[in-house]
Amino acid sequence: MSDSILVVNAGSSSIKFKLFRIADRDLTPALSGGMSGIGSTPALKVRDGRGSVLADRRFEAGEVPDASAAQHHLADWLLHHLGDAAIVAVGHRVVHGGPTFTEPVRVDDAVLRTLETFIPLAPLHQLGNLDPIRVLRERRPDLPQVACFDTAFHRGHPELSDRFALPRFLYDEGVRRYGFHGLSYEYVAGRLREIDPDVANGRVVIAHLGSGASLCALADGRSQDTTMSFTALDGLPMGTRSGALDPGAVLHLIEHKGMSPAEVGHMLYFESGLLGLSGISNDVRTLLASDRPEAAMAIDFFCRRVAQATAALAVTLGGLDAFVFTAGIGENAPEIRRRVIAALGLTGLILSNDANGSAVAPLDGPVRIDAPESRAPIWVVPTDEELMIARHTMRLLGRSASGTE
Ligand SMILES: Nc1ncnc2c1ncn2[C@@H]1O[C@H](COP(=O)(O)OP(=O)(O)O)[C@@H](O)[C@H]1O
Ligand SMILES: CC(=O)OP(=O)(O)O
Ligand SMILES: [Mg+2]
Repeated sequence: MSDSILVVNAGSSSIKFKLFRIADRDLTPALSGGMSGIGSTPALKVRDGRGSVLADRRFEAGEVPDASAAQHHLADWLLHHLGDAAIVAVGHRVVHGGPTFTEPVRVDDAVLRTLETFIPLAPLHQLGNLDPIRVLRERRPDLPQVACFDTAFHRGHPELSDRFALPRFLYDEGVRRYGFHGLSYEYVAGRLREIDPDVANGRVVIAHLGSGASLCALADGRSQDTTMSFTALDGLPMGTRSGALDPGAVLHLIEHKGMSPAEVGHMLYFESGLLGLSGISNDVRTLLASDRPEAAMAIDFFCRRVAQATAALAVTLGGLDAFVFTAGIGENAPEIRRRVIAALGLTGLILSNDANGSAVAPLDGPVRIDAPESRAPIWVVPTDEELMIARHTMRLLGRSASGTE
């Protein structure tokens, strides 16, 4: 087997991986898969580069009780099926790079220690991201590992987008609007440059709508502002996260309802958002299929917030030359796209109902979904955080890559 790069995207309830074969200067996906439902309904799924299923195995909750058990199952599967000789480097998605890391970095002990100090800034993600790096360093200290950050793409923000209206010393201590989903935005911005260079030079809002959701305002392909900020809680309502909230409500829960900070944190990260609003589900598919009024209200709330935040970002940019949907909801839910664009009437964006209705996964590539009379293009661009990570990893290894889709 030729040289390969393994990409790991480890979260709290799932670990995803993708293996890219390096051929000349190209990165070709050879395997992808992961373990989902850790601790509840664990399932290991692996597909080859053409999408054929190589593994589809369910486990009892007790067999894969936590992320570390999931890592061992995955490592066993990988070692058994390919041997580790061909893997020349591992690239990891690490959600928080703090104020220090403005680009991907090769991990050594000092880097790992610094990244551990950011765990409190991203409690839902960072620990799970760092665990596999630590385990691999113990097993294979010689194997190059690269950390690629969700925050790095936003580090060139103008100061105005980077601050809260809080006392100045807090900014110096790192209380800043970092922003997340940067690997996804970087990938989508690069794709946009290939498919619509004029638009990519202009003022674009990208909506990354997945289980975590945020928007990014770009000018000439660079992030100018984004809805997530200090943590991945800010901005849009998400599957189970609240999004932006009056800080007075948080104080109220602590001071007058006697909740501990940990209880409030759990509520804001795991019991709020679409799940909290509907009382039914965090999954947009379930809510769209439900005829209960609470489900409809949660969807209305989500779409209105996406539209409102888009208008705010258009103010940052001084106009809007294109709008782009991506990630699980953005790539798969025509009904959500329809409602978001309908709520953005003041921008003059108009959907083509046919193009919108037929743009559902698996998409071969970007699809343009605006009507001829729309004032600006609307695109659906499937994201690929893993390919972005593989490219960064190649670059840090001193090889250059183009990458096939
Ligand atoms: N066909 C679909 N219709 C509506 N929503 C969908 C569909 N498929 C996936 N989703 C939504 O996408 C979300 C997951 O998005 P994804 O980008 O894969 O998230 P993550 O990588 O953060 O887990 C799910 O929570 C679900 O609500
Ligand atoms: C940063 C973040 O929210 O990531 P995800 O959408 O993968 O949860
Ligand atoms: Mg995601």
